[in-house]
Amino acid sequence: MTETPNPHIIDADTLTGEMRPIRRAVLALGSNLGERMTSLQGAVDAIADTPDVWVTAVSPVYETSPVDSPDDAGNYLNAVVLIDTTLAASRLLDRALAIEDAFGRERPEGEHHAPRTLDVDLVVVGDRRSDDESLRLPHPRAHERAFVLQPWYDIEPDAVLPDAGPVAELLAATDTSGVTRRDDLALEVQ
Ligand SMILES: Nc1ncnc2c1ncn2[C@@H]1O[C@H](COP(=O)(O)OP(=O)(O)OP(=O)(O)O)[C@@H](O)[C@H]1O
Ligand SMILES: Nc1nc2c(c(=O)[nH]1)N=C(CO)CN2
Repeated sequence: MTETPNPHIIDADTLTGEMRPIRRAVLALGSNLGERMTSLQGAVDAIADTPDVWVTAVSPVYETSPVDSPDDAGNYLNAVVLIDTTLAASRLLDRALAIEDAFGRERPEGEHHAPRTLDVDLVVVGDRRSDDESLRLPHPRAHERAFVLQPWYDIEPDAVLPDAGPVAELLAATDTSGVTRRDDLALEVQ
């Protein structure tokens, strides 16, 4: 059955300028190609430089074994960034893809989880849910990814992943053996 839009409910993504609510969002960063730390720091800087986006926390950096990747894929560096934003989720995705491109991200056709200089995934954007292939929210694989859950837990121990549960519980149920904190590395927010 198709749903009839309720004229009394405002779709926040259609609001403009100062009418838009502030949403909290969780972004997951990853790099397993090139100067990995340079790409992650560049991503944090570019996110912080984005109009209508405010970085509220940046996680420690983790060295992680590649999951569900080609055999020759190298280790990733992963981190999580928390932001407040008035951008609609679709605009935030545009920005994430543009930042990936700026750091030399290539998208080889037909290669699943190919090595990449930079990956910026939207894990959660406020209470926005989407099944659209171009923007799935919450991210459909975040609940089982130790390389997302561990850094997220570090900076928000009481976080809850919508439709999945408390991050602490998801993390406890996840294999974290390939995930090592790199205390010799740190991301900075200007
Ligand atoms: N929550 C999301 N965050 C980022 N991209 C998303 C999201 N949902 C859907 N996409 C779409 O996925 C497309 C491919 O993204 P990408 O190549 O980075 O996937 P991946 O990182 O290899 O896989 P995974 O989604 O498992 O992390 C993007 O062009 C984007 O439109
Ligand atoms: N350890 C690790 N493995 C991955 C990662 C990642 O960021 N870290 N990203 C993937 C596709 O987004 C696939 N596999």
